[in-house]
Amino acid sequence: MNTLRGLYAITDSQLLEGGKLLPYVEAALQGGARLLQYRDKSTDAARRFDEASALAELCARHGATLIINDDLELAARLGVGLHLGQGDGSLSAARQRLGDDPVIGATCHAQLELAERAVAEGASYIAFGRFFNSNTKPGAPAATPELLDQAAMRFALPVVAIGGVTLDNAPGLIARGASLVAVIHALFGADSAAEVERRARAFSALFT
Ligand SMILES: Cc1ncc(COP(=O)(O)OP(=O)(O)O)c(N)n1
Ligand SMILES: Cc1nc(C(=O)O)sc1CCOP(=O)(O)O
Ligand SMILES: [Mg+2]
Repeated sequence: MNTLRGLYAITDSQLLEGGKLLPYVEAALQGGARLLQYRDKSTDAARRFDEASALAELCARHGATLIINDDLELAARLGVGLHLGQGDGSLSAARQRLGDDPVIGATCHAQLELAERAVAEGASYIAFGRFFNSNTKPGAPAATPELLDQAAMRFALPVVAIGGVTLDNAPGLIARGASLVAVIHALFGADSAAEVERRARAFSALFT
């Protein structure tokens, strides 16, 4: 299985509208992203299925792991991973439905107790945040980087850091034990696919 370490790219419907989804994601994968999350809050099930299927193909070609945000049924249909927040349904039910192999991630905000529960329910990684001001989700609950020291000491699972992560602040998160940095704006808020690839390479190099 793909090791859970490195750049975790997350899509954004606004940043990637106008035909950018596939070329920008391909650039991120070319630049070394190990995980890709399809995060689309729309209710257009047919378009979501088509887009997620295309992303699954791209991920397979690049040896990366696809994760679907929020939507257990879509993840089950495609046989890929899933990310669940605190209001997104039961993690243990998702694990039962998807089986042992797919990666399932859990949002834990800044609370180690939520991570404790996620581990018990079968999570593959635990995600903490937001660590910095986020363009994408400014209202997400705040976390401090010190939390990562405690999480890395207490849990054997990979720890994901999310929220306002940039090339400048990512090294501090990795030094404190983040196995993956999850990034939207600082990766995909770019003028060209070439720039996305350059940024992805720079994020990925932080883990070598
Ligand atoms: C890797 C990762 N971490 C946290 C989140 C946030 O999940 P959630 O709290 O369910 O919020 P939405 O993303 O669904 O708005 C995430 N998606 N990915
Ligand atoms: C989707 C999401 N979840 C967060 C959390 O803290 O749980 S922060 C966030 C947005 C991440 O995007 P950006 O890299 O643009 O800040
Ligand atoms: Mg969610």
